[in-house]
Formats: sequence, C-alpha cells, structure tokens
Amino acid sequence: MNQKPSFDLSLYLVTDRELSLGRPLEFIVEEAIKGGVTMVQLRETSCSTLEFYQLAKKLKALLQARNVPLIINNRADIALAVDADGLHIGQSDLPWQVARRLLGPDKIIGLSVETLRQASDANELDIDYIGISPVFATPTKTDTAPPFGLEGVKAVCAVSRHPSVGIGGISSQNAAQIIAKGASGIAVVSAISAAENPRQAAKLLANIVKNKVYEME
Ligand SMILES: Cc1ncc(COP(=O)(O)OP(=O)(O)O)c(N)n1
Ligand SMILES: Cc1nc(C(=O)O)sc1CCOP(=O)(O)O
Ligand SMILES: [Mg+2]
Repeated sequence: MNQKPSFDLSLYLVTDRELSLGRPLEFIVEEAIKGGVTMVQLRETSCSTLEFYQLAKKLKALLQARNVPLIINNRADIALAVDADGLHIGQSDLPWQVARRLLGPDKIIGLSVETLRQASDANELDIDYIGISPVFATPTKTDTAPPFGLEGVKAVCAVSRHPSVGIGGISSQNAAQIIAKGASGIAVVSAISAAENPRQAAKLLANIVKNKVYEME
C-alpha cells in the first residue's frame, strides 16, 4: 500500500526557467539539491501542456532518485500523469476537495493562503501545508495579494495547524526572520534559480533555515 511521503518544507525550490540565466532546468534542480533543497515544485508559466508534462516526467525521475518530493503547480492532470508526490493549488485553482479526490489520500496537497482568514479556514481542510502568499512583494510574481510582512507570517503561523512555507521576495537577507516567526520553511524562485551559483545559494539558505541564524556571505 502507498503512503503519503514524508516531506520537509525547509528549503523549497519553485522552478522558473525564464529566471535561470539560460541554464537547463535539470542543472538548476540538481545543483539546488546538492546545496540542500528539500522539496521542488515544477512551476513553468509559459509552456505547452506537452512541454510541461515532459519536464514533469524528467524531474520525477531526477527527484525520485534523490528522495526529494516533486510537487506540481496547478495541474492535477500532470501530477497524476507523472505520479508526482503532490500538487500546489492557489485560491483560484482547482478546489482542494477535487484535488484530494483526484490525487487520493497519499499525495501532498499545498494551498496558498492570502489572508489570515484563509489560513484559519484552512485548518478545516484536508491539505498538508500552506503557502504564505506572499511574504514580501516580488517581481517574480506580481499578481499577488498584499504582502503579509513578518508580523503577518507570525499571525498566520499562530492560527494555523498546518506546517507553512513563506513565499515571495525571500533571500538570505530575510530567510531567518521568516523561520523565527514560525514558518517551517521558505519557498524561493530567484534566490536559487537566478543565482550565479545555485548550489552555493541553496547551501547558504539551507544553513540559515536549519540553524535559524544569519550567515556572512
Ligand atoms: C509554495 C507555493 N506557495 C504559493 C504559490 C502560489 O500559488 P498560486 O497563488 O496558485 O499562484 P501560481 O503559482 O499558480 O501562479 C506557489 N505556487 N507555491
Ligand atoms: C510563485 C510565487 N508565488 C507567490 C505568492 O505570493 O503566492 S510569490 C511567487 C514567486 C516567488 O519568487 P521569488 O522567490 O523570486 O520572489
Ligand atoms: Mg496556482
């Protein structure tokens, strides 16, 4: 019988090939894992369904061999097609009940929360983690709700029974503060994908999250 995979939200890479300075997605992901990334979400906003599926299949093989969960953004069909470990949905995506029915009890479902009320309402839902969306404003995604800021992160973590991951504008400069407010981890796009050395960038962030300390670069 299958079981829900254990997962560690500490350092969650969300992919974006457009920010990867021309380097292949597999390179970024492999280097990020070598640096300490604990979870990967395939989020590619400008590709066809076929390309998204092919990328998902490639990442599934790569991540399975390294024991790192693969989460698919938005697309339950692709998550099912490649037997991904889970799905991330937002407030305007497929309803969580439908995602759970399609994926079954053994897959990880993450839900973005954009307000304190949504975080509290999510306590009633059969989901596995929440994304605090966004912590800070970010040029990587501009159609977000107003940022929570650090006090917002603290409030969300205080009301939520789910583990949480902060997302939006997170870097080595502010990662420790997000963890200090109670989040289980951080989710980043540009801090790893756009870094000159993604492995080093991931290593620095992983160290900050795990040790809850700032580190001199
Ligand atoms: C970990 C994590 N948190 C939040 C989001 C954003 O989800 P959503 O609001 O559905 O926006 P899109 O990513 O679909 O544009 C996320 N993807 N991952
Ligand atoms: C994918 C995504 N979701 C967000 C949300 O607020 O829900 S912010 C975001 C992009 C995060 O990119 P960066 O780490 O480069 O700021
Ligand atoms: Mg979404």
